[in-house]
Amino acid sequence: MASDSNGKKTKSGIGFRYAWNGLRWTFLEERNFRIHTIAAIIALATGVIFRIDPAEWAAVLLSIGFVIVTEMINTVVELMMDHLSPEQSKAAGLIKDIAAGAVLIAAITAICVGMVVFVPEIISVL
Ligand SMILES: Nc1ncnc2c1ncn2[C@@H]1O[C@H](COP(=O)(O)OP(=O)(O)OP(=O)(O)O)[C@@H](O)[C@H]1O
Repeated sequence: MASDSNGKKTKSGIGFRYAWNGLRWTFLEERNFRIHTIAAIIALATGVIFRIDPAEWAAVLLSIGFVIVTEMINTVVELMMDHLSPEQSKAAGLIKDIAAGAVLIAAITAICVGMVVFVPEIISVL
């Protein structure tokens, strides 16, 4: 936490900088995060092109957030386990596998939402 001129701890405005730093690091270092970000941009662009309705936007935006957040939590789990348990261990491996499983569930959910929202739109223009 930063300090003000009196040496007191200050919080205002700082949290966003730390959060941005975390997002930036994850984007630059994690290939899967970049892939999910590109998929999110494609989904957003497709939503604009097909003028999906507000309920569909809500589903698409929640799916994007769900995938991005689980991917970031998975990254945190990997970093934490590498820091706390750098040696091979059954527990560390299982913890990472479970975190990876959470990302998989989120990604499958997002794919299902994408199919429900976009496939009828695509079929309608064929
Ligand atoms: N310390 C460990 N002990 C035992 N198994 C581990 C350990 N670290 C990683 N593993 C196994 O290797 C898998 C991949 O872990 P790793 O930390 O390399 O993730 P990653 O390949 O970088 O994942 P991502 O592609 O999502 O970034 C884990 O899911 C786990 O099965």
